[in-house]
Amino acid sequence: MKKVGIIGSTGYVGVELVRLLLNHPEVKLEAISSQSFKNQSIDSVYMNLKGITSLVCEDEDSVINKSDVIFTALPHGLSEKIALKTLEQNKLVIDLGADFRITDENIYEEWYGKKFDVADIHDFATYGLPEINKDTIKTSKIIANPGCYATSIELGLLPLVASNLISTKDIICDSKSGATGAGRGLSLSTHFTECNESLSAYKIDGHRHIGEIEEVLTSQSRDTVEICFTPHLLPINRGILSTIYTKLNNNEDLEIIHSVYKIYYENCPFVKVLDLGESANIKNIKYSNYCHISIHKDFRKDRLIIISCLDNMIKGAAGQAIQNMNIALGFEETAGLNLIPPAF
Ligand SMILES: NC(=O)C1=CN([C@@H]2O[C@H](COP(=O)(O)OP(=O)(O)OC[C@H]3O[C@@H](n4cnc5c(N)ncnc54)[C@H](OP(=O)(O)O)[C@@H]3O)[C@@H](O)[C@H]2O)C=CC1
Ligand SMILES: CC(=O)N[C@@H](CCC(=O)OP(=O)(O)O)C(=O)O
Repeated sequence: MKKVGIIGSTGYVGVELVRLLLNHPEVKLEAISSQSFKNQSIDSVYMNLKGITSLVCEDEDSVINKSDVIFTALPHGLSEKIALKTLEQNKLVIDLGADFRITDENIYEEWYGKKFDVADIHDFATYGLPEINKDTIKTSKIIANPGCYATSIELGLLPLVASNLISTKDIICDSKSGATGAGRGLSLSTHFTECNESLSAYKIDGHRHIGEIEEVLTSQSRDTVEICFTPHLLPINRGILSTIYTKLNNNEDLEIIHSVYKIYYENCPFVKVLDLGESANIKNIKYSNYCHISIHKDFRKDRLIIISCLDNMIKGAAGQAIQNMNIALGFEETAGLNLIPPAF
């Protein structure tokens, strides 16, 4: 049985990885790390784990040494140094942060304000969106797990850009995320009284996921893709709903577009294209690794409207990371991820 470890296990993504990996049939969760809670057991930090695991938080090097596969769930900018060590030991690292997602250093600098810290290891990294990169995920030693908003928007648009059906510079992405998207750290914007009973837009003049989304979609398209993206904070714990407005080049019928989506995703176990007339919503994907996509048309115009929904903690983070691990290690793609969303 492969041994896996988590660096940054006490954050929201880290503890979701703990929960899912403890249930995985093919791997053993061997070691976890934390700086703030070093030498403390994870069930004293997260009481939902009482009686289930009492793994103790160690330092990062112990996790690397004890594990075959290392998940990093850290704030931005801390994973390159870890990947340097895992590469030296010929081990697989799956990074949940954004350190390796963008491959073009100029685009990275535009959105993160700096060059890569350890540039020469970026050639070993693969963007871990299984729906487009399954073959390279199988052979890579560094897997860059996509961003949560990025996953919902990319899955919503991929069939269209790959088939040259839309105007690639006229795309509006309006996304709403639950508060776990902001992580466990305290902040005024996710303070209960600030976000409860409200809905607010943020980073309206440019969110860092734009660079990631445009680079990935452009790589799958004949033309350069440019998006306008506005994220919003929803007063719920988990889930992302992206409403995407696009313009069809030739005003094709909705049935044709729908069949393009069905064919594109026919071998993708976690992407569900809803029937025409149905509308994707957060309730139906929560606690699962599914992404639901529904396709609509403004009946008076040639606007195509796509709704893409996923759980930011699962398909947007921990679940997708495990899906990537499954592919890289040759397990069933769905192993440990057969999570049926509750009906309510
Ligand atoms: N939340 C989400 O929906 C998603 C998040 N992500 C990405 O996943 C990563 C983790 O996010 P999330 O779990 O939300 O964040 P949290 O703030 O909840 O957790 C951050 C984790 O990093 C650790 N940490 C913080 N500072 C340091 C440091 N200087 N050195 C070592 N460890 C540190 C913390 O551990 P401790 O204090 O115990 O040391 C904690 O375990 C981020 O890169 C984020 O962008 C990706 C997709 C979705
Ligand atoms: C609500 C909220 O704050 N969401 C986060 C989502 C991004 C995130 O958490 O990280 P990834 O880039 O790794 O997906 C944000 O907008 O920064």
